[in-house]
Amino acid sequence: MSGSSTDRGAGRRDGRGRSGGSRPASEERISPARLVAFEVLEAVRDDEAYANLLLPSRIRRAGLDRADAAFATELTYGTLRMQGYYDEVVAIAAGRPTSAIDRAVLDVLRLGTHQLLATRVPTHAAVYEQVALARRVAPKAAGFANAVLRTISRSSAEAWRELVAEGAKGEDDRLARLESHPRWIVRALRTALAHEGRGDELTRLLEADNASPRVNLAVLPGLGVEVSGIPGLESDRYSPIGAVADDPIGAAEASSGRIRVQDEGSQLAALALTRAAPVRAGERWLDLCAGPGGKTAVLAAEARTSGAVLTANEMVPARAELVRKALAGVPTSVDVHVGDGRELHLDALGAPDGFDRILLDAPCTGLGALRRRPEARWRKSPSDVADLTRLQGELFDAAVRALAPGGILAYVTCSPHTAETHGSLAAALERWEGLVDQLDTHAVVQGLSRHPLDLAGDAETVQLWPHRHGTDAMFIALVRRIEADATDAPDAAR
Ligand SMILES: C[S@@+](CC[C@H](N)C(=O)[O-])C[C@H]1O[C@@H](n2cnc3c(N)ncnc32)[C@H](O)[C@@H]1O
Repeated sequence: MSGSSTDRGAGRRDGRGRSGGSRPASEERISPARLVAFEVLEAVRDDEAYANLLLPSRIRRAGLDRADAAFATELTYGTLRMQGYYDEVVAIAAGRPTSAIDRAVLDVLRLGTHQLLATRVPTHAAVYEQVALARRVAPKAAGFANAVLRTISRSSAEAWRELVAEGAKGEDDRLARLESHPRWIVRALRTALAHEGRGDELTRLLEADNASPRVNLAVLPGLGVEVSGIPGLESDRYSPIGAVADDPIGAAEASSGRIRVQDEGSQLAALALTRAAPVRAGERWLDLCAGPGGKTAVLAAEARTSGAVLTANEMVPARAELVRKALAGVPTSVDVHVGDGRELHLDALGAPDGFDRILLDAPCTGLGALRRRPEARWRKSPSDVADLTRLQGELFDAAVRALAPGGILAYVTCSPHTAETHGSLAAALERWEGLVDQLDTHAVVQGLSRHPLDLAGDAETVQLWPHRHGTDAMFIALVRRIEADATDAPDAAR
């Protein structure tokens, strides 16, 4: 086996290395799409890069045409999502654990396995090109890569699934292997579905996490753009401001910021707050954790049409800058503050009497958006959950303190993990007992949805799901501050 990624020198990357009398690696043609996919996997592995952010720039830099860009995207996303499953396949075919395989070579094998088992790429092309890539990144490993990929190519995708399932220890382990999720995430998703009596949907959810989401658009309301007025745009299923298009990116780019790419669940979460009750002119609204500003843009458009005044807050300066950019298409003034949402100064925010509506789109594990961030599932760990639930509780308390009497808080996560959803909420409600009550969030969200949503669980909270609604797994809970003095709150809440 070749050395680690650090001892793969530039010379060998440049193709000066040779393998057993073959042509110099630099002369072997590797398709640019495969090279782009490999480079992104490498950056994800070594530099903690985010594939969804890096891939577009690498595609541009390589000058890929539309078809090659689509192929590079499929290779990158498919390989990262199914990495856990492909590692099981590679380990069986190689007769050794993947921890014993050079990491660059392992990425080459994962890419090859994806082509062999999940695409229509001809076997000879997949093996030939991945072996050429192996020769380029780790010349001594070319023979090994060839042997492993040929072994994989000799059995069908179905036969490999049976082989991988054979080694499973129990049902969660079987699903984790076959559906390529860490076991702790399988358990967390099982618990979340069981909480609403839908445990039997687990396999469908895991499969949905492995599928490419379609691109949804939000047509910001009140800005003179109507779905019906734009050729190629059609209304989405649930969100009253949602649309789908043949060329969604083109539609968004041509709209001067008035049409934005946004998951339908995120649209529903923002609208749940703005439409939970009639708006009185002059209401003060706060988006407490606003970056990068997708929901802020919806809130701003809604505030503009209803006469409310929106303030946004974000702790990370670079993300606050993204919020300002997200607001470019909405001709209204929104103050974007940079600060810790746990330490709000109402006077400085221009709302000494508190806010009438607050969106707390809380920092969370993001387990509800695994389809969009293909590497995310491999980066999270159960220990993240404890830190995040503490932060969620502190932000929740700050938000309630900042609410005017009768004001409404939307507590939102893009995670269905019950510790971050029902757990954080229940703990906060206990701290604020007698000072806040819950609204019928089902009724609010059903009331604004274009078509009835199949919602389960208690009426006070809404949990959306990729497999059931085609949205990210957004959790939404609407809470109202009772018209009483918050200084009555217990110490923990103040
Ligand atoms: C889930 S994201 C919000 C997404 C946003 N609402 C949107 O739709 O684009 C959570 C945000 O909270 C920010 N954040 C984390 N801790 C914070 C804190 N203590 N105070 C304010 N913002 C915080 C993060 O930087 C991140 O941008």
